[in-house]
Parts: sequence; C-alpha cells; structure tokens
Amino acid sequence: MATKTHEFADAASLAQNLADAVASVLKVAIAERGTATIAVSGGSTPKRFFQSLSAHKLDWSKVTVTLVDERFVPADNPRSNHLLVAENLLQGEAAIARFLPLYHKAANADEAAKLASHGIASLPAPFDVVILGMGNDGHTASFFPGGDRLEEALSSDTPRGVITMEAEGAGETRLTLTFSSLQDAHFLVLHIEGQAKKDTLENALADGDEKDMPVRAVLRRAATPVDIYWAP
Ligand SMILES: O=C(O)[C@H](O)[C@@H](O)[C@H](O)[C@H](O)COP(=O)(O)O
Repeated sequence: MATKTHEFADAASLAQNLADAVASVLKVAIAERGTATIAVSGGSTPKRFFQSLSAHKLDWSKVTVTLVDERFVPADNPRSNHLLVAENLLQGEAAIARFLPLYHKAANADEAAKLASHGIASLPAPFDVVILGMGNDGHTASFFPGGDRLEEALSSDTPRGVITMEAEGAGETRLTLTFSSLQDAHFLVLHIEGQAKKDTLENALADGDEKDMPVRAVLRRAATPVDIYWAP
C-alpha cells in the first residue's frame, strides 16, 4: 500500500497546490510526447481545484480531458459530470482543451459504455493524471459497494475501458473507467476534504474487504503510489 498524504490548512490552498502539481505533470507530458491526458472525477469536492487548474498557462490545445466516471445522463442534466467540468475546468486558459465524454446518446448505457471505451482506447495509456474522489461509503470512481459489476470493475484482468455500474448509492446508471484504466496513471491522486472523509480513509486503510470499501483496491493495488490530498 503505497500512499503519500499531503495535508493543507484549507481547501483553497489544497486547490492551488494540486492545480500546480497537475499543471507541472501536464507540461512535462506535452514536452515529452506532444500531448497530455487527464481523467477527473465529479462530485462537489473538485470544483475549486478545477477552477484553479483552468487558470494555469500551458498548451491546453495538446491536452485531452476526460472523466473517471459519469452518470448516464446528457450534458445538460445538472447531475452530469461533463457539465461540472465544462462549467469549472474547461474555462479560461483551459477552455481550448479537448474533452472526451463518457456519456453518449445511445440506445442504452451498455452501448454508451462501448462508445466511451473506443474513445478511451484512442488515448495513449497510461493517463498522465487521474484525480479520484471518495464517498463516505468508501466508493471511488463508480466503484460502489454492492455495485452490480464491482468485481469486474476492480479486477486486474478486466481491460482498460468503460463499463456500466448500477448500485443503490449511485443514483442513475453510471459509466466508469475500470480499475485497470486508472491504476497506473503517472500522477494518481485521491482528493478528499473534511474530517468525515479523513475518518473514512483511515477505515479504508485498515484491514477489510475491497468489496466493502472499493477505494481499497486503489490504495492497495494501484501500480502508481497514490498521492492523497486532504484539507479540513
Ligand atoms: O461522479 C461522482 O460523483 C464522482 O466520480 C464520485 O466518485 C465522487 O468523487 C465521490 O462521490 C465524492 O463526491 P463528493 O466530492 O461530492 O463528496
């Protein structure tokens, strides 16, 4: 279990420091490869970080932004992670970045997941940056406890790509990157805030089954050491 924790006095300084670190990784990727990729999570936590990152001066025309997971809803739905990213990250300097959606207007979520997988497969692997969040139930991405395809999503044998996930705590049907898609990112971040999430993390770092707290799969088995960013 390789993790490094970065604690900050408040959310604003976390957002600025994480944005600085991510921008540095993206710049190196662009310098070395001519392109850069970042997969981000939704939820309420990352909004300030997105806004800080969007102000960074780098060649955003060389950056592809995608999602770690998405609700199976169109981008005009208030629950859409695409909408959250469009309104908070794809602004300012970052407005010209390419966005690769997971949601597609398809007959069903499985068809949308297949289309999303094709899109992800078109990107160089591994991701340069993956930003994960965590729920107080120990989910990350859309790896929810009790998820109908949780075992498949977490299996190292499941190829890179996007699969659907149904779970009691998930609300709509989800589209999620598989564990193998995100676990070897060059910069793998778990961004959490508040004491409740810190307590949940301590629980996740203790013994227990991955199925009960799926974030354990990332904390225990990710090829890349996880950088945990936390503020009260
Ligand atoms: O689509 C989502 O909601 C996210 O990908 C999800 O995994 C999120 O990171 C956690 O649920 C934490 O959400 P909060 O930041 O709102 O606590």
